[in-house]
Amino acid sequence: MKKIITEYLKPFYGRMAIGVFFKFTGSIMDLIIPSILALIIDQVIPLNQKAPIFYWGGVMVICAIVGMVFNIIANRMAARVASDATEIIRHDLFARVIYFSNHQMDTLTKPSVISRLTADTYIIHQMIIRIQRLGVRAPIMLVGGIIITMTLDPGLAMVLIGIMPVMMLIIILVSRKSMPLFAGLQQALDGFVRVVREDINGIRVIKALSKTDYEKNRFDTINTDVVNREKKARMTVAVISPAMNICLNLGLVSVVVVGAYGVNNGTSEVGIILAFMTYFTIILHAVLALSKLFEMWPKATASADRITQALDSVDALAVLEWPEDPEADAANLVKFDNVTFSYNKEEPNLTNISFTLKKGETLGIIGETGAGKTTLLNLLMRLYDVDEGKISIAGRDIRSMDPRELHQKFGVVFQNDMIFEATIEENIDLGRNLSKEAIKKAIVCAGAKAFVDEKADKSGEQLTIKGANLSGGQKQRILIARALAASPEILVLDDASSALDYQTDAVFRKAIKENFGDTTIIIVAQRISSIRHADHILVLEDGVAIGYGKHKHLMKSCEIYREISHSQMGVSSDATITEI
Ligand SMILES: Nc1ncnc2c1ncn2[C@@H]1O[C@H](COP(=O)(O)OP(=O)(O)OP(=O)(O)O)[C@@H](O)[C@H]1O
Repeated sequence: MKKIITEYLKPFYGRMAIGVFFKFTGSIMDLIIPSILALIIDQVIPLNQKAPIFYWGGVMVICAIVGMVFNIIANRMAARVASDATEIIRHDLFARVIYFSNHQMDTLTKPSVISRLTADTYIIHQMIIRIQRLGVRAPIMLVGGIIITMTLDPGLAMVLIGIMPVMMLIIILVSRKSMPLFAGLQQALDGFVRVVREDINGIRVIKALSKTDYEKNRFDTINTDVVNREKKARMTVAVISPAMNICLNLGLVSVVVVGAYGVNNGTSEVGIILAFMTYFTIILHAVLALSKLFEMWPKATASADRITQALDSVDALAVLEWPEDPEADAANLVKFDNVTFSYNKEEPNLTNISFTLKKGETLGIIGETGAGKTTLLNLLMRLYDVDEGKISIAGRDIRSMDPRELHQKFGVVFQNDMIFEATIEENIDLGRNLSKEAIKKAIVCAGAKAFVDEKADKSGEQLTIKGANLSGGQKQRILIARALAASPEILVLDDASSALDYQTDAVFRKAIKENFGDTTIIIVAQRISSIRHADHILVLEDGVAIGYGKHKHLMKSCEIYREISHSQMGVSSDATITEI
């Protein structure tokens, strides 16, 4: 919470101070009205003169109007400050999250990041409003009320003072108990978001595999957990309100009894008792309001901590100093030098991988599922750091490059990449302000022109979220066009052609060779036909390179490669095979 208050609210301290002034003045007005009423009853009415009654009545009305206007102004200012501050928090959080390394995202998890950006920032927004409204008004009404009641009738004020510690104790005990309950609830909500996200994303496969009942049970379990935690937390804080009401009513009864004795003995007056009862209600409402703040505080603290944790999350992938190396191997655009990597730092997922690619060359990577193909690409784009060895681009260790500079070199199509709810053109451009010509060229090379031209608005056609109004192959072509559009130095295609038929795949590769001759290409493919003409082919098995070379060489030297080739293209598959 400290960061939110000292960093994010700091620019609003001035506006908040003005708001506090209005709230303070408005509250003081509300506070003096019962005293004026007591004065009118006990001292003005007995005079039997109209003028003083109208005078003091007028003062009461003015106080009420000023109080109302000032409170409205203060509330509106509080709402604006809360919205503006939350906007900045959300902006900073999103700006941080969008540059998270994969390691950071793995640590915080995606559902948790989503709820930090949505639910947690909303809770902070509510808290900022309440602090400025109740947080100012309640203490003024409480302290001001106590002072006035002490001056009105010190004896009666003792009733009030006797009840206060009981109320404070209730609030402290309940808050202590509820704080960890709300933190646990927030965590359960993260799990809930994860399950909902998985179910909605995977709704097709869930139906296809008749897993609906299983998923329903899984959802019910997490839903019940959230409900139970919510119930427990709410039941705990639910004690506060009725307990406060009991205190209020017992206090009022005591005031009436003690006050009645006072009036009978002539030590007190009816107007004072009336005013006292109003102050009593005001004070106890102030305590109730403060208790609501205390009730919200643990939730807001938990949310603020979660937001701060994401904001302060350190990127383990620091940019290293780059000592200029005159012997740097600039001729080799991409170089893997004995690279070893493990996600869990126990079992290696890639072991001693080495290869070099010159500008314009193509590398094909093939291997069974889980062999480490995507991992190799993740390392190349420094989504994770190597454990041993080095990856360099144009002779420079990628760990010494600014992440933006590094990523600008790439055009990438990953498996299941995202299509956004935007036009085809915007999906390809992706905010990079590319020229219309570059986008058109990319559409043609990706083999997307025919279906884009069929759309009513051509490349201005609006796509639905995740490209739901496109076929699998059409989506793939849009993603390929996106990767090509900025004419990248290195084009990475992770199983990008799997949704294309053989013929389109071949046409696509030919178009890339013709139009992006200088681009170095890395293709991860399941199909031999997609990579057999590559300058180099890397065969991976369990993270180890079991074959490296051209198609012809591998057909002779690598048994696994030969087997894959035969299983896909028949035993006659060799260097002379006619391309499909
Ligand atoms: N974020 C991750 N955390 C932990 N382990 C991971 C992570 N990503 C991948 N792995 C593991 O690393 C290994 C290699 O995965 P990778 O995705 O590189 O395989 P792949 O060859 O691309 O497979 P596929 O062809 O199925 O996409 C697998 O055993 C996988 O379980």
